[in-house]
Amino acid sequence: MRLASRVAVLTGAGISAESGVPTFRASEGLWRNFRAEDLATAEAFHRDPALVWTWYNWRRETIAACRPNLGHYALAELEKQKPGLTLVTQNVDGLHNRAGSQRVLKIHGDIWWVLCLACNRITTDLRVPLPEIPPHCSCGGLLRPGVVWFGESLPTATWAQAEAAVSECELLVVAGTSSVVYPAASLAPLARSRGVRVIEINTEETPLSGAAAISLRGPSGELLPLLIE
Ligand SMILES: CC(C)NC(=O)[C@H](Cc1c[nH]c2ccccc12)NC(=O)[C@H](CCCC/N=C(/NCCC(=O)O)S[C@H]1O[C@H](COP(=O)(O)OP(=O)(O)OC[C@H]2O[C@@H](n3cnc4c(N)ncnc43)[C@H](O)[C@@H]2O)[C@@H](O)[C@H]1O)NC(=O)OCc1ccccc1
Ligand SMILES: [Zn+2]
Repeated sequence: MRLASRVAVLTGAGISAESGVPTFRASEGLWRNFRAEDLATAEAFHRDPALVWTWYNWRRETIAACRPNLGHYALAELEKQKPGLTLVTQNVDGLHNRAGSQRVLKIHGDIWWVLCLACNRITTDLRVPLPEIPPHCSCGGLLRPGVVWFGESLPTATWAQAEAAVSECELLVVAGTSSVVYPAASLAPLARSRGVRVIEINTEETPLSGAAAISLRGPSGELLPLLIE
């Protein structure tokens, strides 16, 4: 399928579902019956950093045992074919990078990054399992996961690049997201307001489906490879 040259892609948890990474909304997305919105907040962390870290450690162990799927690899290949392609992801699992994608805008951060609350250093920590819960920095400070929690603003520069990419492209592909978490869910409407064609790929209907030029119903691991020339 001949695609536009300036393409942007927005992904969510659904693109990693076929790799075995639990999504947020699906039933198995729950951990010990906590909703993500209950644990992925600064309040929850200050209340009980060990509980929140136990959850992130569980997710890191789960993700470490997973491999990118054909959907991730298709987007890495598309990046090679389309130098102008920008990949914006809500996922913190790092699977796009593991599939070979170079230009990934991680608007919600990365579960393999840790931030020290004392010296403010951000480092990559791939230890699975974490030897200490909660983990501490070499300066002795308490570490927090390098992700954007609910109620926190997204990284300014990364978000500005994401808004620019979806505004200036000819085609936006939105794959595996329920389009309910903001401000990420404002990207497709922004693109449409600039006359950009939006293709949605999802196994289910979402609030975006009616507004997309095409809404393809099926698993992204099967449909994204069809985008490759
Ligand atoms: C729940 C929601 C209503 N709440 C929000 O949106 C909130 C509040 C809010 C702000 N503005 C609003 C406007 C309206 C309403 C609410 C708000 N937003 C925030 O708090 C944001 C921060 C949001 C980011 C939170 N962090 C995440 N993740 C990192 C952490 C972590 O991961 O631990 S969000 C997290 O949840 C979201 C989950 O959504 P999806 O990825 O779409 O996954 P989901 O499971 O929902 O859906 C999966 C989809 O895939 C499909 N699927 C499944 N399998 C497949 C398959 N095989 N193939 C294809 N599709 C598939 C399914 O059908 C489904 O549609 C992702 O974004 C993910 O990153 N911050 C902020 O607003 O700060 C304020 C502010 C502003 C300025 C200055 C200071 C402060
Ligand atoms: Zn430190």
